[in-house]
Amino acid sequence: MRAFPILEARQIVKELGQGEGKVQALKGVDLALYEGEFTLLMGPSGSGKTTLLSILGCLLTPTSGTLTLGGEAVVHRSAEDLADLRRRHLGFIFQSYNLFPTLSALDNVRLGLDVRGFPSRECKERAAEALIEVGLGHRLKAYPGTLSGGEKQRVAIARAIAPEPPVILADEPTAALDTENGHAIMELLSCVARKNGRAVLAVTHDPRTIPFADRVIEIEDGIISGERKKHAATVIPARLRQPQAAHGTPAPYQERKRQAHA
Ligand SMILES: Nc1ncnc2c1ncn2[C@@H]1O[C@H](COP(=O)(O)OP(=O)(O)OP(=O)(O)O)[C@@H](O)[C@H]1O
Repeated sequence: MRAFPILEARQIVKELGQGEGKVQALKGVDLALYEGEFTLLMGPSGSGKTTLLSILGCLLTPTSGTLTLGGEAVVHRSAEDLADLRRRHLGFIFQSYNLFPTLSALDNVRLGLDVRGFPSRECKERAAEALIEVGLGHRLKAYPGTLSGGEKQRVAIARAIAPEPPVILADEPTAALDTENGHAIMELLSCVARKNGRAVLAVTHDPRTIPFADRVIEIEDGIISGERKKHAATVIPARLRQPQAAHGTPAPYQERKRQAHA
């Protein structure tokens, strides 16, 4: 049986625009994300993917419906509360990477930890650890301008996972990449979900990415129109495997650090 969902949206309705131009972009969406699962959200242009992702990311308030994140109700919160929820529960990955060009890969990742209030030394250690995790241990000091598209997206993934949020939301993470790099990024996101028990949701148009996902949710005209689940296990590359706690659940950062220094 599945665990409790980390994120759960129920009967989400969202109206956008005003007057004659008003549209119901979402018409009663139910969606739950579970730890350890990589889920794709697919649908035609204008079906409501971006609107739904924005609501799940606490960036847009639904017209009606409920959203819970880590057991906390999200709707009817102040802007500061929402920012706090985002910082504690969510990591974001964008199509265009959104890296600071004047900062090294390490500092791009470190900045996201700084703003969350992690102690300075821990920021550096965590940032380096996250970059190693995404296969960029050899490019810590590289600037975005010297990185390939795939490498930039890996830095963005490292930035999203470094604070260890339970939920990661990705908006078209492979849209700017060629097929090979796109597949590598999807494989990495699948590993990110499985390895540390995170829930990863990616919006994509690309059907070639389906084999990498545990679930595919289809949205059409503001309604969830279907869901497919995969049963075959994805193989996690050795370099991405990590020690697990004795009881089988992933060791959190502090515990991994303690084990490393023991
Ligand atoms: N600010 C807005 N005002 C009015 N209608 C809007 C607004 N933003 C989006 N819409 C409409 O809401 C619907 C859902 O849009 P949304 O951007 O969520 O779709 P999408 O599936 O992400 O599309 P795409 O794949 O093209 O990015 C569409 O009909 C769109 O035209």
